[in-house]
Amino acid sequence: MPSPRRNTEGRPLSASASSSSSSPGSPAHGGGGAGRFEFQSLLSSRAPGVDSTCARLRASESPVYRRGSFPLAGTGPSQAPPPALPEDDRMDLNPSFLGIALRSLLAIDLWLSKKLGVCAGENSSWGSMRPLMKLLEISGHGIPWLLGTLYGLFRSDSWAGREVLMNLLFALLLDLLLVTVIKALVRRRRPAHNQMDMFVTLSVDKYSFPSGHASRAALMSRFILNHLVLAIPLRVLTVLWAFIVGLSRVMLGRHNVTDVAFGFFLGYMQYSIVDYCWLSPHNAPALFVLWNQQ
Ligand SMILES: CC(C)=CCC/C(C)=C/CC/C(C)=C/CC/C(C)=C/COP(=O)(O)O
Repeated sequence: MPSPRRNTEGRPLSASASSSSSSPGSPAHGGGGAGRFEFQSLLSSRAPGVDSTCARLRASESPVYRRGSFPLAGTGPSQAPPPALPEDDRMDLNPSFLGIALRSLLAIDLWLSKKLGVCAGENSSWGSMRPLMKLLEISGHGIPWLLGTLYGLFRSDSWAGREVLMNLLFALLLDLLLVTVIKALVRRRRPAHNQMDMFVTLSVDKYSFPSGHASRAALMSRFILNHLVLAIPLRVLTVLWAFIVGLSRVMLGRHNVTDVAFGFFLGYMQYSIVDYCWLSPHNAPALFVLWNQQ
């Protein structure tokens, strides 16, 4: 028996809500027309006499409202309006300059991300590039980087090498921690056109802000540029790799553009933290004790 359609909170939708929410561009769909509705919500929340239910429903597209508890069922014209929102929630729809700017940015973000998600499925316009994008996904995944660093650390026979690799491990763990905490706090859903077929994920990876791959790529490339003496072409390749990993996240439909942009910013800043707290046998001898005993 087919399971009933559900709203964003996982509650079953009524027949009317179900049919209206499944069309692309509808508020509950979160797909093609999501950006359009973000703009409409501005207009509808301004116009006198406009049904406030619509404004609230459209606001549910925002990452914050998706977490909210109001149901999408019962929003059809023939049904009773949902209970009024608390004062705080209604204030969010006030057309302040900042509110309009943020909503417009969000709308552009959703629209652009949908446009760029050309490898989101096998049938997408660039669907044949999907295997290449997935290869890039693995190249920026946490597991290969962590395992490679641990392997290097235990095989390294120089103090300088161990020090760099110990800090690389610290950088990777710091990145995992910060991305996990931010994802859990922000809880922005991945784009509706994403297929959740990612290689090994944590539970917070159902959320998209910020992109863990983008932050790791920015962090790793800054780390490599600062600690590995590379020829110019390899340095250019390193930066290019980070950029392409970020772009591939949007092309695969895993992320919106702002998730990746913030991920890059976060990774860049994380390197500054790692550099500031640089671990060495002098300031963190306990971490190097394993090799001291050999
Ligand atoms: C090996 C050591 C020292 C610790 C292991 C720590 C640990 C819990 C590693 C998990 C690695 C892992 C599964 C990372 C997830 C990477 C991922 C899928 C991120 C999502 O990226 P995004 O770009 O889609 O946000």
